[in-house]
Amino acid sequence: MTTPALAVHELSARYTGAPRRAVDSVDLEVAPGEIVGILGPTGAGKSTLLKCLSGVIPRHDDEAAAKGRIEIFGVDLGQFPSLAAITEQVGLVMQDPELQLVNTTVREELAWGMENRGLPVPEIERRMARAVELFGIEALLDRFTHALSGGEKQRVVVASIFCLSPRIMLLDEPTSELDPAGTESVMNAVRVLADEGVTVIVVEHKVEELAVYADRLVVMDEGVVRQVGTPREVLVGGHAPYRPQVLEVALRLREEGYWPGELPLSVPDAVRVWSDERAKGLAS
Ligand SMILES: Nc1ncnc2c1ncn2[C@@H]1O[C@H](COP(=O)(O)OP(=O)(O)OP(=O)(O)O)[C@@H](O)[C@H]1O
Repeated sequence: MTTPALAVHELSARYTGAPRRAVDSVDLEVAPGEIVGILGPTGAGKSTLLKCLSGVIPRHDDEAAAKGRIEIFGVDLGQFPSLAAITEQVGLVMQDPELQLVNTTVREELAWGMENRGLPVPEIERRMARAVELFGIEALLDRFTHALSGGEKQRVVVASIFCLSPRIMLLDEPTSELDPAGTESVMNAVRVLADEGVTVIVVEHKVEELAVYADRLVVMDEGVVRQVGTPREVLVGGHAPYRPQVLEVALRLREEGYWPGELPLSVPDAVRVWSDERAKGLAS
């Protein structure tokens, strides 16, 4: 059996003085190259879970304590000698891009992490060129990071983490400030990365995007994992409260083979293609 990219067992985390656990007895396994979407209301514990998985909690956050087991490709997180060693495997894109932009220009920002790792210049340039293409940020390269829009900042942060080539990427609402085209571009990039073997865990409120891109969804509430399954199992089955008509269309297209062959495929595109096909009598 393949070693999971990530194996979580009985993981709990509680902030100092909090009345309840922010993450409560979570069990989860994620395969290499899988895209797992995490859904759930505000305060469900999604960000805290990502912080635990990236090693920020418990080892580097005095306000929180976590217990349980986290394995990265079979290695217990506690065995990593430092947070830096964890970041070689796991890249975290936090909810607020401001927290992760530390350089003056976008070009410097992309190069910074790689320079700190001592990568040779040709390799830095190769990875930077790939990131620029994948995330469509060519026009931003010489811009000042402080003058970027919220959505541009988000793209630059995701691209800069991508440059570090982590085997697992944890993305906390990476498209919250992006318009539909920007969202599409980031999610397409995520799919490309997953196809190349990168494991992606993405917290996202844009459920219809997750329906198309994620292999599995995890629904959290009050720190607890309430449901894990394919997008169809989670979103369309049972009593899921998540806009079922649009999701039906997106999921159906994916199942009928329009995905993943035809990039890019947004949900509006999905609805259009499906109606066109329907009009031609090709879909019932
Ligand atoms: N630094 C902190 N100190 C104390 N409590 C915190 C801290 N960060 C989060 N919490 C609490 O932990 C719980 C889980 O928060 P978390 O940010 O993980 O939720 P979330 O699902 O990511 O929410 P959102 O969708 O709003 O980002 C919430 O009750 C929150 O108030």
